[in-house]
Amino acid sequence: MRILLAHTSLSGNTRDVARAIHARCEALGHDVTWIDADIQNLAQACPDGAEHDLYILGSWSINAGRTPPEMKRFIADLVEVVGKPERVAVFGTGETQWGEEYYCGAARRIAAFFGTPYPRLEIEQMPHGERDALKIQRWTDTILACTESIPHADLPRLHA
Ligand SMILES: Cc1cc2nc3c(=O)[nH]c(=O)nc-3n(C[C@H](O)[C@H](O)[C@H](O)COP(=O)(O)O)c2cc1C
Repeated sequence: MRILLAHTSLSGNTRDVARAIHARCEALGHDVTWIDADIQNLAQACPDGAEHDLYILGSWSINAGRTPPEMKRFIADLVEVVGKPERVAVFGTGETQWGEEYYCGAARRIAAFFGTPYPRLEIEQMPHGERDALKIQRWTDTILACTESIPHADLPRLHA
């Protein structure tokens, strides 16, 4: 599959999770467009068109569980170009010390915005050890399996 993997990260936690997801997708033979939304916009990253089979979006959370402006801007660009895709999987990092109700609030908000049926992945701060590595790997495998099980009738016909 062609997968778009976009993230925002202030201090590197979300980028670490994104890297692990990226590595797993590539190890399973998928073609991943990697986007650091803090420094790249959609047009720069996808000059030949933004349609992908699966969109994976990852964000840290700011200010009472809100979405950082860089990810908001990226999502606005994405929706303008491809609409609200059905196949959006969301992950995030956060800290429970900001309040349980705000924990990973950006990931929750983004998932709600897209109305995604995929499970969310939430990691406290940075991925720690074998337990989080396994959690990220299992989540990645789950969203890939979900995507492959959705009928592909409306997938873009850009590739075989
Ligand atoms: C100003 C500020 C506000 C934050 N607010 C929240 C919050 O509301 N909810 C949350 O889960 N984490 C919050 N955090 C914690 C970060 O989301 C968390 O440390 C995250 O892992 C940072 O990811 P990054 O290293 O990719 O930037 C906040 C951090 C900062 C600096």
